[in-house]
Amino acid sequence: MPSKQIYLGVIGVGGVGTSFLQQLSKLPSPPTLVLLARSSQTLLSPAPAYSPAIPAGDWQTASANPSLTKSGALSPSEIVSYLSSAPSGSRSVLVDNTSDPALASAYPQFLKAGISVVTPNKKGFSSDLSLWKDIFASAASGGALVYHESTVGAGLPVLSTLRDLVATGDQVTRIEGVFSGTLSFLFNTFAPVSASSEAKWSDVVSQAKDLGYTEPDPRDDLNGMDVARKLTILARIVGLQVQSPESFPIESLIPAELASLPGTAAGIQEFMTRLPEFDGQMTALKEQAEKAGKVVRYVGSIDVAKNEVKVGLQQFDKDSAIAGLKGSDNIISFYTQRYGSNPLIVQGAGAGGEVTAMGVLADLNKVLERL
Ligand SMILES: NC(=O)C1=CN([C@@H]2O[C@H](COP(=O)(O)OP(=O)(O)OC[C@H]3O[C@@H](n4cnc5c(N)ncnc54)[C@H](OP(=O)(O)O)[C@@H]3O)[C@@H](O)[C@H]2O)C=CC1
Ligand SMILES: N[C@@H](CC=O)C(=O)O
Ligand code: NA
Repeated sequence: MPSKQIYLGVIGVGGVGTSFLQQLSKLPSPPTLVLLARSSQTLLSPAPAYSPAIPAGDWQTASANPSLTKSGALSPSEIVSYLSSAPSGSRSVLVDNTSDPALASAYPQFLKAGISVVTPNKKGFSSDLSLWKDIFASAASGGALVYHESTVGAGLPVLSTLRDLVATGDQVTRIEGVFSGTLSFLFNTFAPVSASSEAKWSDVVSQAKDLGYTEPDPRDDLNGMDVARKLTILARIVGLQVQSPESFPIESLIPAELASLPGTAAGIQEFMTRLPEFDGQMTALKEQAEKAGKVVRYVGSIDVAKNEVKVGLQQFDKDSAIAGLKGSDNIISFYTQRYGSNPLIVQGAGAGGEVTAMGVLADLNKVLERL
């Protein structure tokens, strides 16, 4: 653990953020939590002393503490300014547990100011290639660290594995598998291999949302964009210059009639209310696969030599590893020169607050060790 004083700002107290705060509070020597924010409220340890620290267990206990400064939402620049004014000799870390693109596009500001960033938010790493480059260049120039393991496969060691393969000089030729916890759960429940299921597609979507597997807007899972973002991140780590997740075709499972609903809370609500009208479309896809003795699953792949990324539905034999996945499991196969025809495989839960927070906290521990 570090000898330097480390100050921590945490943004987001939803499914992942809540589990993260609980896990953080159980660390033997946690960093000092000085900023905790949700969409419209911020708690701060009064500067310049940065004391008292915010109790880490949960938002309710923290927000009831009368010694903390309370305000509305702060802009990213205000958060940078607060965290970078920490006493000299100390370091600061931002943990972003939101899916906010505006906060993600401010990571370069944080990193240039020497504030390390740890996050499960995919937006910074899977939007324009220029932001990806800016993030890593800013980390280098600010002497800060950036870790984002939970952006792919939640807490599963996917990015660390891929970075190790690349850093040790292996040639990654292909990456393929199931990259969405939500879509894995949906198809494993709606079209299981072992028994027939009467479950309605829309009911299983509601279940996935209630279990905390979906993105804050579940349409980001159903439209394939979440998988496309993950593949964009993996492709960039192997060195492909993917400009954005829109650079390749993405198969959407959103009924055309619901495609133009607004991206607001009311839009999400209307989408969930009207989805049952379209259950027949997904039942038809399932029955088509059944007639061929197969099951349908949502998969992705990267062919490195061909510079080709694919995201969409595919039919699988019932005895295949992908067809037999359970729950929200992801399975990610890395084909490389060293591993030959038997890929290195990472498999396990790919969504959910606890497993995602574990990936975030493990990243934070790495930052604490390395700062
Ligand atoms: N859920 C999962 O299984 C996984 C999630 N992730 C990623 O983790 C992140 C969080 O997901 P999850 O916890 O499920 O999402 P939730 O919707 O449950 O929580 C989001 C949190 O972020 C807060 N928030 C949103 N925008 C802002 C903002 N601009 N400023 C401050 N706070 C903000 C919300 O505030 P408020 O409480 O006020 O609404 C809420 O507390 C996402 O990026 C997601 O992609 C990654 C892997 C797996
Ligand atoms: N919504 C995502 C969460 C993890 O990234 C998924 O279902 O995989
Ligand atoms: Na991961």
